[in-house]
Amino acid sequence: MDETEIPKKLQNEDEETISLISSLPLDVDFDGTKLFKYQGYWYNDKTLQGVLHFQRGFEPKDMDIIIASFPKSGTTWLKALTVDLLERSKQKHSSDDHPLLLDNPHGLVPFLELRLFTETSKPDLTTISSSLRLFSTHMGFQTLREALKNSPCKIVYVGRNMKDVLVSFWYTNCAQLKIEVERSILDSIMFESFCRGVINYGSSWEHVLNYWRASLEDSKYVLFLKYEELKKEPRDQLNILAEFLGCPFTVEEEESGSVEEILDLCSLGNLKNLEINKTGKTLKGPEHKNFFREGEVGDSKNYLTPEMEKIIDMIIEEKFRGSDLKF
Ligand SMILES: Nc1ncnc2c1ncn2[C@@H]1O[C@H](COP(=O)(O)OS(=O)(=O)O)[C@@H](OP(=O)(O)O)[C@H]1O
Repeated sequence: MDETEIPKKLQNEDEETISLISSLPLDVDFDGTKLFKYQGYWYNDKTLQGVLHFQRGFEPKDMDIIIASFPKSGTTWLKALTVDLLERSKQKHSSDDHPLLLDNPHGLVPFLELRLFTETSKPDLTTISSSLRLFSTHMGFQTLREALKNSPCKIVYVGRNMKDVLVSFWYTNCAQLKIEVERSILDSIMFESFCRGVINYGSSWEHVLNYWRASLEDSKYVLFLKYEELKKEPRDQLNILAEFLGCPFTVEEEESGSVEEILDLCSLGNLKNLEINKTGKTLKGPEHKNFFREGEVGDSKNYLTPEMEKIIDMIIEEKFRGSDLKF
């Protein structure tokens, strides 16, 4: 790409960055947004800027915890569960100032590239008072890992059946653009973009597969959870998460119903109906209510045609072959 074609947002970057951006492969997604392929993944200009700032300026701390996911895979839920797990010794669920009653999970666990590092590679992180910092990201594993250097931060990833991800993505996109949820948007360009992997953070298959592999290679530092398993056996999965984060439930907690309390507070039905999530907005724009919809496993069956399902199944079969990864 010619340097004069660099999107406005990126034009103030230093020479080295401009030169890097000009060398990246380019494509456009379903709504005509320009995407850049960086370290194997497609990013729009705003996301790419956040990713580059993050890589340049992030200083990891050993106790950091990073929640990672491909968009629409259960990020909001995992953030809520993690906050509540870590807060449980400090905050009673009944207290009016429980963090989940005061802010949306995305406000409590900020996105690195989408919030903290969007404008600068040196954001002020001193406002995070806790020694244990909780961040989140949708960026690809290699890109994240590079910035973490060799720090022993823990990464928790949540993956989800791609067909449900696509339908969730379609709904949210329409909600955010405040347009009717039109089949035609899904049927035509969005489905095609998704299958080509040319959407922000795509492709979804490479994304999930690379975190999966990392979790197998480095299970002490990368935990891979599945949305479907969280739905099916939430108690067991919450215990796995608590163990991984080094804060397992005590016998007394188990007996006193602490696990159920967390699951209830973080349930879709409960979060969706909290005032803060019915009326609030994130700092960067999206309304809180758009993070909560049906939360059903297999909901895509109600929207994708058998032909569409077959195409996605074929892609997944090919991409996941030999990996042991299934949804
Ligand atoms: N608490 C809870 N429990 C179960 N499911 C939940 C919960 N919160 C959000 N959701 C569902 O997750 C989908 C949104 O995905 P993300 O949270 O990853 O979205 S985002 O990437 O952070 O924008 C979206 O899925 P769909 O309902 O299939 O669209 C949400 O409804």
